[in-house]
Amino acid sequence: MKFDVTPGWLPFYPTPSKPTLILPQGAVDAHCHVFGPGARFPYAPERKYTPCDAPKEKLFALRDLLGFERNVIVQATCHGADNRALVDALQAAEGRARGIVTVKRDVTDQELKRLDAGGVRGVRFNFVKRLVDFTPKEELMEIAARIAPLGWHIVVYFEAADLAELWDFFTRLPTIVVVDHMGRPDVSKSVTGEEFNLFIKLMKAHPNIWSKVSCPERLSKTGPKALDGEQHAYTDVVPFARRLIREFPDRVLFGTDWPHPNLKDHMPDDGLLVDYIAQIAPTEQLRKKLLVDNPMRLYWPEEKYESNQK
Ligand SMILES: O=C(O)/C=C(\CC(=O)C(=O)O)C(=O)O
Repeated sequence: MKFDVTPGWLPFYPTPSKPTLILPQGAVDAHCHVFGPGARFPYAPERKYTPCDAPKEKLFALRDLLGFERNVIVQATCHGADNRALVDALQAAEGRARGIVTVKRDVTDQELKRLDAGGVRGVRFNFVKRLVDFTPKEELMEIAARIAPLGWHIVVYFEAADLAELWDFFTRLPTIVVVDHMGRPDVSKSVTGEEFNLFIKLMKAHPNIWSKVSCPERLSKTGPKALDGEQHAYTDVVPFARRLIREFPDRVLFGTDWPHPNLKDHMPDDGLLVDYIAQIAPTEQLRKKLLVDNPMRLYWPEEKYESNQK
């Protein structure tokens, strides 16, 4: 079967640059995707967009170029609850990748065990209205109760404007909860304004809630270069990520979000995205927590990773 890429979306950056920033040894890219290839792993009939094929070989080549050692591959809505492309990538990664899947309430215990054995460590609940149809919260709560005994966690994706409505649901979840892309703040608002303060309040009140400080390219209004023409990327997003890293250094993760589906205005050079990390985590110690200690604790706890910089 042949799928046409959704018109208007840009393909991923073909020739990413080698970052200037040298990542700490053992760095984890904690948010990325594999898509297809569609001929082998068809996209979901209910999808809201058709991405470019972004196969595992390309992801692993990018990992090596950028200086990461491991990946966390996150199921995106275009593959629905069919996790085959993701599981195939985990297998090929030979222990250097973990996965976050999407499951429905009718998933069997046997399937959950199989996914766990394959390297899956969590489920994703997506509340972004342009990406998914509504799933009743009771169903999601049932899934949460089923995956908690496996030691898995829950990744949530939502828009900042919806946080107040989702608050009760999030705070009742029985596992660690990892928020995608800082809860998608509107970065034209103040970093100490009402909207972002609500997200900070959520994290302060609930030590089981973590945040990815990912996706400046999605959140930025100024784009990859600062308005003053300096070579700093996504400067309008920096204060938001810095605040989270400063206030919760042990509960933050970074991911490239490769291959950046659904972007129309510009496609980031992944090398520049890695250089962006130096702006949001300006010391080696913060970068080690963000890129190594925190993801290792969450995704490879059996390695009993201990920071020697604590
Ligand atoms: O890649 C991301 O994290 C963000 C996406 C796509 C996505 O998450 C999905 O389809 O599930 C987006 O904002 O369009």
